[in-house]
Amino acid sequence: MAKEIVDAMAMQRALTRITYEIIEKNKGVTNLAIVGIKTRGVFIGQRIADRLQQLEGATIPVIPLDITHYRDDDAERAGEKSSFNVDIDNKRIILVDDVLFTGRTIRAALDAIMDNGRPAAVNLAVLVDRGHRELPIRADFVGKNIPTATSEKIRVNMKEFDGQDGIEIR
Ligand SMILES: O=P(O)(O)OC[C@H]1O[C@H](OP(=O)(O)OP(=O)(O)O)[C@H](O)[C@@H]1O
Ligand SMILES: O=c1cc[nH]c(=O)[nH]1
Repeated sequence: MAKEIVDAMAMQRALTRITYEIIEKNKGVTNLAIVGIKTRGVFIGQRIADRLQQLEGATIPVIPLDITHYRDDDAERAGEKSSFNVDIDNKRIILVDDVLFTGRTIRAALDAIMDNGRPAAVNLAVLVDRGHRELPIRADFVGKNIPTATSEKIRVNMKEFDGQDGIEIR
C-alpha cells in the first residue's frame, strides 16, 4: 500500500532550498544549464529554472534527457545517441532527477552529457536520495534523504504529470 511521506508543501520547500544552494555553490547563475532526466527530472528541473528566474532574473535552459539507450542493461540499443538542442561546452551543468537509488541512471546520464560536449562542471541535484548505491556516485544537492529497504519503492508525484505533488513509499 502507498503511504505519503512528504506532502506537497514540504516537497516545494525542499525544491526551493535546493535552488538557493545551487545559487550559493555557483556564486550566481552565470553559465548554468539544467539537464533533466525524463520523466520527472524534467519537471523538477523546470521548477528549479522557474525559481532561478524569479530570484536571479536569469533564463536557464532546461534540456530534457532520455537515458533509455544509455543504460548498461539495454545492450540492443546501445550506441543510439541523444542530442541536445543547447550547446553545453563550458557550461556548468545541473543534472536533475527525482530519485537517486543505485546510481546507474546517473552514470548513463553522464555518458549522454559527455557525448554532447565538454561542460565546465556537472553537479547532481535529486529530490530523493534513498540509498543503496551500486556505483561511486553522490548528489551535490538533495531534497530529502529517505532511508529505504531495497524491497521498497519511492514514487515522486508531480502536479504537471501526476496531477498532484508529493512523495510516496510503497
Ligand atoms: O539510481 P537508479 O537505480 O538508476 O534509480 C533511479 C531512477 O529510477 C527511476 O526511474 P525508473 O527507471 O524507475 O523509471 P520511472 O522514471 O519511469 O519511474 C527514477 O526516476 C530514477 O531515474
Ligand atoms: O524507489 C525507486 C527506485 C528507483 N526509482 C524510483 O523512482 N523509485
